[in-house]
Amino acid sequence: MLIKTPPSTALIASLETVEFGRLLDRDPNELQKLLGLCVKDGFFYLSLEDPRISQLLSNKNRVVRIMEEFFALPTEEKMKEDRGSHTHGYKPAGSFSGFKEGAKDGYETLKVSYEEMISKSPLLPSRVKEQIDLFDRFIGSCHLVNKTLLACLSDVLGLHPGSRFEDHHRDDRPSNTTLVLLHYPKQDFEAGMGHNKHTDIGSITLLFTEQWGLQLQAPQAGVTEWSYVPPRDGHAIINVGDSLRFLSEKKFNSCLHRVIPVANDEDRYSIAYFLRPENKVQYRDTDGKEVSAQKWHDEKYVMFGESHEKQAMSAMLTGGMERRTVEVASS
Ligand SMILES: O=C(O)CCC(=O)C(=O)O
Ligand SMILES: [Fe+2]
Repeated sequence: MLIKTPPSTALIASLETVEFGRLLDRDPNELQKLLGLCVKDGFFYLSLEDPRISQLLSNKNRVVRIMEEFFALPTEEKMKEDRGSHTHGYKPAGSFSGFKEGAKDGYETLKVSYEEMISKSPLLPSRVKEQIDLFDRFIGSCHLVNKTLLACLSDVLGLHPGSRFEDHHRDDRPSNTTLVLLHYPKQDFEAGMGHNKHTDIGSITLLFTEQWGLQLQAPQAGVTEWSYVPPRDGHAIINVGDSLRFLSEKKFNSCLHRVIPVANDEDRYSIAYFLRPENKVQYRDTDGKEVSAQKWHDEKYVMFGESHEKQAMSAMLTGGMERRTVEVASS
């Protein structure tokens, strides 16, 4: 596939890289680097070239082929998988606000939750059931990567049992952890579609994308310009979400990000694995209010659907990071 690039005048983000293999070995320098990047911007590349995890990338390529087939189905077929849920099944394009004032979003998704995969639920999307071993292995590896990152962060911070990050993400407790397959059909982005600016709801997002379009604002740069994140073979993009930021008592940062596909004659595909805390976990949100992970998740999804005007009145969509950019810029 010919990968379209942004215009030569566009800003390009230069993100650092953490090597997953070194984290598995608990290399002290790599652990410090991981911590530093979570504290700084909470957005970086993760190299997955270690043989112990190489299966993840080959399975990812197989999942991309399946999602291309799924999203090419007629709308009525896809709507059979719509469960009116933000954690399970299909979401058509246009249900949220897009990146441009007054316009809707331009992406559809298929979601496969960790819980339903583990229990091999009959409610799983039929395409997933047809390839259950592949999805089981793929979700298992994504889960392992994100849990490893959590364990490394707990180690390097010297957190004690009971208050380690993994203690808020036990595998046998209900959570909104889910795999999301995203498709941005060819769109006239001048009309404003894409994916509106936000920080992620959960703890750690593992993102795979072979195409340009993802943009971010680095929180400490004191600027509000958007820069494109280059896709990089053999790597995933990691981003710290609101929940881990709150659980770290805001020691960690998140980056505000959005998606504007760069070519209006090309479909864009991406895959995100959202590790989220147990639903009952409590933390203090952007405004210092005590809230459960479940409530933060549900309310933030409601906010994704609100008008831009309403979104601008709250720090929820931006996880407080936009406000922070303004503070830094004016201090
Ligand atoms: O499609 C992408 O590259 C990113 C999607 C994203 O930011 C999200 O779903 O939270
Ligand atoms: Fe996101």
